[in-house]
Amino acid sequence: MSFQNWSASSSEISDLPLYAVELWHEYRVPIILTTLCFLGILRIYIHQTTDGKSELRALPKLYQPETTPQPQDAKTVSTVKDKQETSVAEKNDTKKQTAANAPRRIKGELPRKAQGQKEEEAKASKIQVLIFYSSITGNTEKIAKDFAQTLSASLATPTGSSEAEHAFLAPRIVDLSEADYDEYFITPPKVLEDEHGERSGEAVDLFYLFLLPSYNIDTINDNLLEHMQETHHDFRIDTSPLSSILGYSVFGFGDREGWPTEDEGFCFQAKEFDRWMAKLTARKRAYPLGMGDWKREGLTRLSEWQTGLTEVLKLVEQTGGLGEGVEGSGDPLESDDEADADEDDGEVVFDGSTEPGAPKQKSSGSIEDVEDMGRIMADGSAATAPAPIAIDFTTYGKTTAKPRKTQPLAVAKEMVPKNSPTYASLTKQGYSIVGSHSGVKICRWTKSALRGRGSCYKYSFYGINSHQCMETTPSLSCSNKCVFCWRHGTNPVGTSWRWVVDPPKMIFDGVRENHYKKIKMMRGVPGVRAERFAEAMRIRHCALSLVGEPIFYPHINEFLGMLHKERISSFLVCNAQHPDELAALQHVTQLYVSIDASNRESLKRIDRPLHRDFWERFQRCLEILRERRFRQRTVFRLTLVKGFNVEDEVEGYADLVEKGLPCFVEIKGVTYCGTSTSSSAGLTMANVPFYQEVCDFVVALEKALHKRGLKYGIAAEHAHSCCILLASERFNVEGKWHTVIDYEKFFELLEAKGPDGDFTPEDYMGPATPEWATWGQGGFDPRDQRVDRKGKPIEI
Ligand SMILES: Cc1cc2nc3c(=O)[nH]c(=O)nc-3n(C[C@H](O)[C@H](O)[C@H](O)COP(=O)(O)O)c2cc1C
Ligand code: SF4
Repeated sequence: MSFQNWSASSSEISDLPLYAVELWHEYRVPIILTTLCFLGILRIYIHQTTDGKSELRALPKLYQPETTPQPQDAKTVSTVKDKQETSVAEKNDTKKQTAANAPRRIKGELPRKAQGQKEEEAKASKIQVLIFYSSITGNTEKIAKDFAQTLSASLATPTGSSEAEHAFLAPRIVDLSEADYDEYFITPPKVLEDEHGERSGEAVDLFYLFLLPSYNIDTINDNLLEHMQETHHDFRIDTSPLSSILGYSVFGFGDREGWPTEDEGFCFQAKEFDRWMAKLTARKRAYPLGMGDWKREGLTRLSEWQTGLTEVLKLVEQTGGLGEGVEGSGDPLESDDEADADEDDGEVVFDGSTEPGAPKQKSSGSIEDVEDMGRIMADGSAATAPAPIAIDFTTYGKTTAKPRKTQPLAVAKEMVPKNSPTYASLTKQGYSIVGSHSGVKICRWTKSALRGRGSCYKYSFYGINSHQCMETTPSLSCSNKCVFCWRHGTNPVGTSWRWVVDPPKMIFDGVRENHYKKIKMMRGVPGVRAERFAEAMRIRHCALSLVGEPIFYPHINEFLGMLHKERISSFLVCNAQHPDELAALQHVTQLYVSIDASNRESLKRIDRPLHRDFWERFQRCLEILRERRFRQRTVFRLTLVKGFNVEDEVEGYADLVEKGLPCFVEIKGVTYCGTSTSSSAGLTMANVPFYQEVCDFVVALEKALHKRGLKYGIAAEHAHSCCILLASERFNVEGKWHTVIDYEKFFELLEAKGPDGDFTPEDYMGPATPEWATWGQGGFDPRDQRVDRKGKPIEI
């Protein structure tokens, strides 16, 4: 190009902007419209296949969200990535990754899957139960083979859920001496294999069972335990590589001849296995650890374990998960978690955190036994325990005008409506509210007995298995506001029934269902004994003494009839304020009245009754009890509160015993609840008597009774709960106390003679009180192990 040419074209170029402007003015409308159309088409193309959340089909790099893991998650993510095998695995791993990034939240429940997801997965996978065993002398190998067959048969029974039917593959047994540990305990197979190890590619969920003898010599068990430990601690591997399995359970075999107790090594390796599996599976204990002596009851225990386990497996089949569990479920080690805010048989236990919503204070757990109190007082923890705030109850009006019995109420209200603060508070404290006025709760002794840590005094005195006992009330309302009742801040009160009345059948079915539900929630808790768990699924006793006044409920007799029909014994505690209802009460297995003071002033100060004629009502109840003493097993229950109803009252109590002539007198030291209401009533730890003080009182009372010519003696004691039993000599046969009840005889008599039938307490008197429960022996169940508040064994 020449310079000339260049200049010419240069002048043309200098005119270009002008030309372009002219062009723009002339064609701007079609240009803008065309550009907008183009951009619109481009946008539709980009988004046509995305829902806004998933990856864009076009320009992925530009719009893809950041997925690079944070440095602290690198290990988790790489571990997870290594293990990706199938699309199912990828889905799980993404979940894990999200969980790892999120703050850790510890909940009192077993992890559960969302409902839709459960059903989805239950349909998607087959369930393969693997039965691992080890065997040196051959017993367990044989047992495992038989066990696999019977389990297979019981799992084949349809559950009724058509979608999940036949989800179980035939259980497979795995000899631990031949198993590849890495395969089963680091990267469990996620696809189906045949006997030759060939993989079909079909997705499978695993459930691990272990039949494990213990050996105190070096065996394959030790190798596997070591492998489990190493796996858990290996920083390259997820600490819980078995968390993808559905659940696990262990059954141990041992020999009591050589290793009589667990402390001496009975089934010690099964216990260790159970612990390591809890860690490797991230708390997936599906059923309590079972144990059995192969020479004695081993096979019976195994069969019970299998029955309970089958139920859990069917639950897993239907829901894809292990269901709800109480706090501590699945934990590797036992803790003292039953020492939470729990009452003992409707009575008071130290509790510093009953305030709704208050975080649980470690230092203010309940006192499991009275001996603890001295230490707590000494270390001053009582003084620092936060006092709960009484709840404002809205279930009854503020008016003090009492509706007359005959006066019809316009509209009866519910005693505890679902939307009331009362309901919220009671359910938070662990009560299940049934209907609108009944409650049920697992008492701490039931939990304790399930874990072999001791039963309540009623086992020692009357032969009641705490783990088979249901504590309930058909009336959460009461007509007293006792200073030591730890619930009176949270319970409706009233002098007469003015609420909606629920039918007895509805209450009975509801409390039973909720009781079993709560027991089932204990099955993953470490230390729960498989045989007691199995027994607990049959309620044999009912303590009508939770809170409130059971005889307040207008259909109490029908309710009792339902209990008895199911051969559930009834221990009913009433507050001696409802003589008419007491007079109309039919047979119960044992009938209590609370005797909280020996005179009018003291009773008023302690029980703070709502009835103005409380003393007359009290006296009338004693008369009724006296009349009934040859038809009902009558009991006076004294709760000693130092500074309130102990000092100088021995003679007064002896007078009351003379008046009512009960079959038994139970004397119990109060335990302190630490509520603001009890504090305002002047109650402190100083009002809690030591066991020795209770003993001194009982000795003095016995003497005072003898002075009056009354034939009573100290029959039994349960030092653990600060309780002593005085019994009428009617229950002393040839120098031996017979305080235990023959429950079967009671039901036979009831069936033969009816609820108003003429039979006496002696007619269902049981065998002699066990030696260990008699006065001077302490009364702790020798089958169990006493523990301190931290769950450490205590030598007795
Ligand atoms: C060498 C040996 C050591 C044992 N050590 C214990 C033990 O420490 N604790 C226990 O409860 N049982 C112990 N036992 C009993 C076994 O656990 C029990 O006999 C079991 O049924 C054996 O099962 P197997 O025949 O499948 O090997 C031991 C047995 C043997 C032979
Ligand atoms: S009688 Fe039953 S409810 Fe009462 S403390 Fe004992 S086990 Fe618990």
